[in-house]
Amino acid sequence: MELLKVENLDKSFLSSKHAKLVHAVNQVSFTVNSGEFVALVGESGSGKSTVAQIIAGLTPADSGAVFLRGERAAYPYFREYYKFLQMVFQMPVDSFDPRWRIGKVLETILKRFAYPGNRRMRAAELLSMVGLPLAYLDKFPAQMSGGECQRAALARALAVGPELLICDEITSALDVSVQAQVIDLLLQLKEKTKISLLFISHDLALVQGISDRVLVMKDGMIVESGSTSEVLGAPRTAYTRQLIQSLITIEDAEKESR
Ligand SMILES: Nc1ncnc2c1ncn2[C@@H]1O[C@H](COP(=O)(O)OP(=O)(O)OP(=O)(O)O)[C@@H](O)[C@H]1O
Repeated sequence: MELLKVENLDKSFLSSKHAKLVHAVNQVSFTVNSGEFVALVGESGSGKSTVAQIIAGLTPADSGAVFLRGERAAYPYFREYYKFLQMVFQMPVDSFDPRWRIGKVLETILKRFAYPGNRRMRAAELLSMVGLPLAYLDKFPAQMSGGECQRAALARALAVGPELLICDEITSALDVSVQAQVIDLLLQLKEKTKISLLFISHDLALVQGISDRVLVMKDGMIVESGSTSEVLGAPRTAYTRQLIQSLITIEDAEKESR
């Protein structure tokens, strides 16, 4: 089933630095099916985050359309849409109010979205789903590591019971070993739930391990798409080959430094 469809999205910004119009998103169209993990990759500035923000209803497109479960979602979004989709961002600590304990954050979301059961118990279950001990209900964001905060951010997103999760560079602020743990967690979610994922990253190594399908973005456009093995195994464009090559170069450098 088609959970998300975006059609001919366009978005430009007036760049104050260069006093010119930047065409950040240019005729972007794609779909995400139920249970599918789709990666959106591309170098910095290629337009990935802008696409994510449009889909999440955080910014309007200049033109084009977003369909959630077949229904056209107009900006600004109704709260109902956030029952369907949730987004997790790059900087985990910044996404929390520093004055709120994690338990309060989770219970407040559960209340806002009318969770019918015991909210404290559900908050504890959510922490366990993301591999955090119960005691973290009483922690403030500043008392947690970046990786723990990102797990808590995932718990907060999952509290709503979304069908689609959009993760925008959620591992790029984390150490490599912690990155692997977060990816593992997403893979466990894939196994245990029917959640769909739009995973935005510039890191092809991570994408390789997690996604069913890859969309490659360059200068605001999707220049290549296909199954992960097709796109990464037999890239059709020079740009994708270049992204893969830079990954291989980084891996080689890491091997040498070990
Ligand atoms: N609010 C804004 N005002 C002006 N220009 C913007 C704005 N947001 C994005 N841009 C520009 O739009 C283009 C696409 O940016 P975007 O953040 O979507 O790319 P990205 O692929 O997500 O890059 P990164 O991985 O570095 O976040 C860039 O040229 C960026 O400078």
